[in-house]
Amino acid sequence: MHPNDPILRSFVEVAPDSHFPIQNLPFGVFSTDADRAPRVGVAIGDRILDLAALEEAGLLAADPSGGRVFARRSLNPFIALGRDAWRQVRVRVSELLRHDSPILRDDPALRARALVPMAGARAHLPVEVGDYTDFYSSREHATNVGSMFRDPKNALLPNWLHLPVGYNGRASSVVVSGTPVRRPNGQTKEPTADQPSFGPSRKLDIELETAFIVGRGNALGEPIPVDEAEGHIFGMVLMNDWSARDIQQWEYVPLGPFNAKSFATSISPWVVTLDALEPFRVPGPPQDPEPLPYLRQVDKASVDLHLEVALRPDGNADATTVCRTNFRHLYWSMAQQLAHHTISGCNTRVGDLMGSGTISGPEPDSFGSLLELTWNGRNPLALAGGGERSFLEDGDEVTITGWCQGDGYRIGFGEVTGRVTPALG
Ligand SMILES: O=C(O)/C=C/C(=O)CC(=O)CC(=O)O
Ligand SMILES: [Ca+2]
Ligand SMILES: [Mg+2]
Repeated sequence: MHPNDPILRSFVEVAPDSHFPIQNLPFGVFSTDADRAPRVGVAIGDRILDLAALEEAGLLAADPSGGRVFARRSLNPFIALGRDAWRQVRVRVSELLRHDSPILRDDPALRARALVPMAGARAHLPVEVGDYTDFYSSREHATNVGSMFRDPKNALLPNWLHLPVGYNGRASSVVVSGTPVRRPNGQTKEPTADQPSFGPSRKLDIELETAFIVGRGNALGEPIPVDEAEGHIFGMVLMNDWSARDIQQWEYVPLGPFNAKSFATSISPWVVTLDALEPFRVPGPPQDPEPLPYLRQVDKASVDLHLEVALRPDGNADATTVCRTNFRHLYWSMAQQLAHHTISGCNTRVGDLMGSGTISGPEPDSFGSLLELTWNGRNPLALAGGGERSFLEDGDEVTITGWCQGDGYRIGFGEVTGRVTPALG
């Protein structure tokens, strides 16, 4: 049976609104108090299936040459085995978790070892990120920021409809969900001030993004054709590209963001494979003007993926959902981003992280940053339990979640969360 078949069910109980039914099987890296060594697992309901334990028990062999790829601190060695191995492992894990498969179900000792409660586990960064690139592929986001930072009459710059604009970010500050985010200090200049000043950012913001993880790199000098690009993608995560708008606005000319976006980029711990997302593929928005031939994509370019952002101030019991949007609004696709990234001959490697760019939709409550939601602080958001926000305050916790809705089940990403801590004094 195909691992995406909606009729599959597991002997592990999975709530209907769980992000991790047997049809998903996302990969991540975790550890526990009982075993502090980070290792590879798959999320199933509210459990983690420990792939290192299965490998050790001789029930799972991903590497044909016998190497251990799951008792490792990142997914990179497993991903490097290639797409056939990813698919074989997904099929095997699906078989082992099925309600009618006795191997694991009827072995209490193995179950106790290999099925770990997610609530008691620690999530680690799932991949070793060699390079991190961030795109700028939402037309609504680019139009909103262009209007605020530059000229509302020419909000989209002349290149925008012809290529997926991007910049090379910092891989060193990519962190896993749950890592606290320290408010950055930096240089800013108010438009009315004569001189720049130094201090904590006063316009700390989020960026709702997804990112894809490169599963097969390309050699230097050998671009990836757009119609082969998805074969180079292992899977997707949620991403919060924390941004200091006041630092950004002063520093970004002409080379783009530098300190404003290099202090933290948070990603969700579970990597959802493109295979699991297959039933939710949809066409992207129409592209006019038609892109140059190297960017023309014929397949369904997008994913029907609901995305939400919630903000919870320190001490508040309730979070406020400040944004509801969908990945399918994104103008440039992942395949187009990767084809464009490599068209110069630039090489990519296993574990490289490629951010979508902030995902904004057409409605005012579907904008993917506070900059847009509050229109640069002019229209603060009302929060549940009182108070309002223009930009983030110390102690605020921001959580992004996302899922594809199937008939009676969800292929979800879990969440990426982070709490703001005060700047260094
Ligand atoms: O329009 C600008 O000057 C910059 C906008 C951004 O903040 C871009 C960015 O980080 C890419 C994105 O997330 O869309
Ligand atoms: Ca960004
Ligand atoms: Mg960042």
